[in-house]
Amino acid sequence: MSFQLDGLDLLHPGGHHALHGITLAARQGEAVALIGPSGAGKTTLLNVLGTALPATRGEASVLGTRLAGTSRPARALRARIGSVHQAPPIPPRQRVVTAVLAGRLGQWPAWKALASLLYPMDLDGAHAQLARVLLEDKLFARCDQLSGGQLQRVGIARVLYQRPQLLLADEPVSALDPALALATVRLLVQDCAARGATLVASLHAVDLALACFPRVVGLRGGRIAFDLPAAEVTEAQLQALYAHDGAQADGGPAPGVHAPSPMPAYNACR
Ligand SMILES: Nc1ncnc2c1ncn2[C@@H]1O[C@H](COP(=O)(O)OP(=O)(O)OP(=O)(O)O)[C@@H](O)[C@H]1O
Repeated sequence: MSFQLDGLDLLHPGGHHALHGITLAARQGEAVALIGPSGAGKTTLLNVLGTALPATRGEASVLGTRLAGTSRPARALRARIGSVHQAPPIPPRQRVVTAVLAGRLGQWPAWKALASLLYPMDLDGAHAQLARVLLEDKLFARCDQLSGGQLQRVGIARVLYQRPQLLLADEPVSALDPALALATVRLLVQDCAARGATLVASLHAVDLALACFPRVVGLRGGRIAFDLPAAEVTEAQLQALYAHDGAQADGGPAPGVHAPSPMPAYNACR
């Protein structure tokens, strides 16, 4: 198993109960899309898997290591997990090349990590990953001179350079245009498949989730609403997943609230 969560609850420090009894597992090499309305708990779940948030109750095991309470997991485990954030936590004045090479800081000995921050150690490696997200011309650009979508792709180049065994992507293409979003999700899925890595990605673009991922988990109110092969997710399930307060119980969305269409806009993902 790549990860296994059993009866997991999570209360945020302010007391918000964000996850309720989550039981979820994935085999090594699986690709799973997480979908659900805003506030459903997708980021929180990804943060638990990424060892950034300790569960309040329940059992969690990631890449063969049982996560124990609040004790910080070993650096070696964290180096095997890669994260893509909606807004990558990259120092604004950092050069793109340095930001990409930072993907392997956790795997390198301290002297090499430090040296790479001062002088990039692997220009070819950074260039190769930037080329995969069509940013090879930005190798020496400063991160604060990039657009939001370019910065998001730098974060993706960084995790591709890291080559983690478990890749957790939180809305990885939220700032990209539809064509780039499709190409980038496909890149993540194919890269993980080629390396036998597990991919869990939260997506608001339901069509991308259904078209590009074999397995789709719907999260609502911190609970798993469904966990199905993409081909088995129905329109009624999506309507119920995204129904807002005031939506009719029998499926129809409230006036002005539109659940996304389940029909994949893209059919060429795989
Ligand atoms: N640090 C925090 N402290 C307190 N409550 C939090 C914190 N982070 C998230 N929450 C709450 O937990 C719930 C789940 O948030 P989360 O960010 O996991 O949802 P999400 O599904 O990723 O939403 P979105 O699609 O809008 O990014 C929300 O109600 C949110 O307000």
